[in-house]
Amino acid sequence: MDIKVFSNQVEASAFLVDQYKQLLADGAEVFGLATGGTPEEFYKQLGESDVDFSDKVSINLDEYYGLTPGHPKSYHYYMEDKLFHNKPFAQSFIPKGDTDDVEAELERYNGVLADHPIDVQLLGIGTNGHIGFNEPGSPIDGQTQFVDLTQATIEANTRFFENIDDVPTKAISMGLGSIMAAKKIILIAFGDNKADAIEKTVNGPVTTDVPASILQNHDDVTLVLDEAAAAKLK
Ligand SMILES: O=P(O)(O)OC[C@H]1O[C@](O)(CO)[C@@H](O)[C@@H]1O
Repeated sequence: MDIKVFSNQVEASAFLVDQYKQLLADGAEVFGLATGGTPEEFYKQLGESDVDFSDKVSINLDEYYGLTPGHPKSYHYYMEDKLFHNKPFAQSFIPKGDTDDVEAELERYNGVLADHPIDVQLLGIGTNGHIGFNEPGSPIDGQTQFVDLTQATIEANTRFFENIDDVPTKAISMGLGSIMAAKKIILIAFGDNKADAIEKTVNGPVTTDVPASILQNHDDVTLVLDEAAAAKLK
């Protein structure tokens, strides 16, 4: 793994903008995108930059089950609000959280991934090491999944909702196998609450108990960290 450590997320995000400019110059067409608090500064800086995704494809990792695309806490809404409104893609795919046929939606999303192999997948990481919404114990070769969120994830994401009872308990997420199929993976982590997960991701055994540790088996992974998230790395 290539590990880049920056003093803060503003500098880390500026580095990411440069990386994405280079990826575009190198011909990347399909961009796997993430949500959550971590990429917000990066999306803000992308929005202020001159990058142009208007003939590219984006594919998001996951969506809460039960939320409509217009729900202000849905990841559809997040992407529109944080990035797409000023950096549109030619086509953008996000799982449909309000589907009434989950099996058909999983199949549809696997079809999207088969039709558009991801050139670069952006990831955040949960405090428990989850990537996408692949919680500990997720199948290592999994494709798009209907998942139960762990209590740790529900609690971590309560900050985005009015109260814990409003946090969805299920989600539709690309699987670990789908993520590992990306040609290149960039994982970002900021803050001391991510330091344990990052240490286990880099130095721990490859185990589905820490889903991000599977990235050790991918040959093109860059971790973009602030000093707090990198604090437990030796
Ligand atoms: O960036 P945050 O809000 O700490 O969340 C960590 C990860 O967990 C998720 O909320 C679940 O996929 C992601 O959106 C994010 O990458």
